[in-house]
Amino acid sequence: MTSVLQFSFAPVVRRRQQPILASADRQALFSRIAPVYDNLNDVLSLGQHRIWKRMSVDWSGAKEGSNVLDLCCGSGDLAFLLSQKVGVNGQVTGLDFSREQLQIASSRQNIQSKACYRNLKWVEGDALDLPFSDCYFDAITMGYGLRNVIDKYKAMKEVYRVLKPGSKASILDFNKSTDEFRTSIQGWMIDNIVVPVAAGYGLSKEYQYLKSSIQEFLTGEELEHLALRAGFSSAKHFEVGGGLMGNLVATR
Ligand SMILES: C/C(=C\Cc1cc(O)c2ccccc2c1O)CCC[C@H](C)CCC[C@H](C)CCCC(C)C
Ligand SMILES: C[S@@+](CC[C@H](N)C(=O)[O-])C[C@H]1O[C@@H](n2cnc3c(N)ncnc32)[C@H](O)[C@@H]1O
Repeated sequence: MTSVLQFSFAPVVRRRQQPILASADRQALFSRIAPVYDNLNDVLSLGQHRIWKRMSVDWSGAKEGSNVLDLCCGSGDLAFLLSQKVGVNGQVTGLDFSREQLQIASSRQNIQSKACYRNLKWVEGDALDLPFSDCYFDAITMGYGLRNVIDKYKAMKEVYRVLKPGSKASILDFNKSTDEFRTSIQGWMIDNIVVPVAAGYGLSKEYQYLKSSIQEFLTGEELEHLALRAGFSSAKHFEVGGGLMGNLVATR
């Protein structure tokens, strides 16, 4: 008698992890911290973040005359670096969904009278639904943005879509280290320096989010896989700042 083996493959239901903070709450958070964001970055990183941002812009491959995007531009740090890199014949678009952050960026543009800054424009929009055509940009930077969007794959797909073939995306963020010692150092600094200093501005909860957002983030290797899954032909994650930060360079 033949026995018929019956298999029923119950669908593997992956419980989607709920983001630690809804998108609207992240938008509100960055709007609240906008007035002190730049100063706290300088104080809390002892100015080092400017070195990491300069490296990220260099890794983007942006050059004289390029048409480039600074995604999740905030107060515009990377956009201003890109503006100097691409010059008066280039074009820099800074996109963010926080109007308050963009207002800071725009006021900084008006205060600093660099000729190249005429190549800058600011767009209020969502990184998960970019208002640009396919294959539009020669380079894209995303400084401390990917960790803050609620759908990292969707963001990477959008970056891929609007990037020209052969061009690069350079994505700077905190490094979610696999090294327990580094993770503990990073966490200790946030708990014992960053949050207490931010508490002085009534922003302790906003900067506590920093730690949980890093815990929710992806490791360097996972970021490389995410980029390849989104369609990029190559992706490499470089640790900077003693492993506290990391920069993903993905080529379309
Ligand atoms: C520019 C930096 C962080 C930007 C940033 C990103 C976020 O996702 C936030 C979320 C909520 C609030 C604020 C931010 C935010 O500012 C990196 C430097 C600034 C950091 C706030 C300081 C981090 C300190 C490091 C753990 C250790 C720095 C070591 C340095 C060599 C002294
Ligand atoms: C930590 S700030 C980074 C700002 C700037 N790139 C820098 O390096 O200082 C993160 C920025 O991402 C923006 N952001 C987060 N999610 C976004 C989304 N879905 N669309 C557009 N901007 C977003 C926030 O408003 C905030 O200005």
